[in-house]
Amino acid sequence: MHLARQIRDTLRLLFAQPDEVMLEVGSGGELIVARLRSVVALLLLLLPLINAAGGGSVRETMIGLGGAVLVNVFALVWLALARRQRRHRWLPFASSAFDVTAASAVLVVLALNHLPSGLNSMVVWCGYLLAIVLTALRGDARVTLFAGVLALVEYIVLATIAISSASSPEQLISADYGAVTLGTQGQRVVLLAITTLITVMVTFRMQRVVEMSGTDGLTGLPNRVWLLHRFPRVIDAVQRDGSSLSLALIDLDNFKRVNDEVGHRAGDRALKHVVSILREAAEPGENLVRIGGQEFVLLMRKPIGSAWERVDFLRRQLLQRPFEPERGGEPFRLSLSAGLASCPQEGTDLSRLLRRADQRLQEAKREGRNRVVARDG
Ligand SMILES: Nc1nc2c(ncn2[C@@H]2O[C@H](COP(=O)(O)OP(=O)(O)OP(=O)(O)O)[C@@H](O)[C@H]2O)c(=O)[nH]1
Repeated sequence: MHLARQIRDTLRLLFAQPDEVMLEVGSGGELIVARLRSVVALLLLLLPLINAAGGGSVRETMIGLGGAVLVNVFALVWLALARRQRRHRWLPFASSAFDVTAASAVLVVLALNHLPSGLNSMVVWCGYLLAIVLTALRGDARVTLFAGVLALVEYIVLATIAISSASSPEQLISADYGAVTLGTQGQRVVLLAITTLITVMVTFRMQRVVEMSGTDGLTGLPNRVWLLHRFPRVIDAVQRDGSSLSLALIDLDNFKRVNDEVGHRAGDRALKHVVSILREAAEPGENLVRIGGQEFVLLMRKPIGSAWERVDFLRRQLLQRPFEPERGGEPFRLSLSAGLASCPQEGTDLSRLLRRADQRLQEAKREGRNRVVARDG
């Protein structure tokens, strides 16, 4: 039962979309892969020319040149897509499928010419391994799994068709490439599976580490790093659909008093208590972030008037549920002050909005705390 649950949880995590910070790192990785692919594609153009210079047939040179030009065109398309600001969720899947299928296509061409060269060529076959390993740069274990399974399926189909199409055993033996046997083909399949498994594990670990860097250890809320990566996407969405976004900078009032009176550990519990209240009251589409000690940011996809009502509601909720430091101890009535800023009216970049919200937060503090300010006084 325990093992089954562990397997289920691991699979759920594996198939979950990576968090925002990882997706951002991954789209940078997609660009690196796209650049590498373009360089390799350019080098591929040299091969048919070298073949021609070495006395190869015109037909072979033309086929090689045609293939290399096609690969270059695709490489440029992937590069243009990876350079675009907008993140396409399907891009890493499509581009890694292209890499795997390009290796298969070259093996098919080789096999059509000479069966053993298609099945025993080590250099081209390593293209599969490269395609699988490079998916780690996309930072999404689902992409790695997809590329690995695709490589396995394509290679098994290719090897099965090639071996069964040989009219005599001699056709599977070559002086340059050796003999094609079920054993060596089986070893290749196992190697592909092992490479996929190891790359999935590396990518998965990377995802967890990056996820931790975007999560606050005490409360489990997203942190400042997460906000910095997430914010440009939120702004994109707001500008695309012409909606409004309000940012609230929330600060707990006189929090030092909690630490001074009941100690730092109780202070930590008080912070968790506040976060659980804010979380319970959160509405779909809102993002609560802990950006500092007792400072939080709340992103709301609504105009500033309704955002003020939301934050004021949270303020009242907090007042109604005092923090009890220990069983029987004197409860602390905690309160919050907040400053709001609206996007796009008051800016579209995070630092500008935070500055605006902070000015209003300071005003709320000056006016006696326990209040929410949405406009300049
Ligand atoms: N226990 C605990 N305390 C924290 C944490 N982060 C920040 N603090 C405390 O929060 C307090 C913040 O104090 P101040 O910046 O003076 O502000 P304040 O007492 O909340 O007063 P105002 O903001 O002016 O209302 C300090 O005592 C910090 O030690 C934390 O993670 N745990």
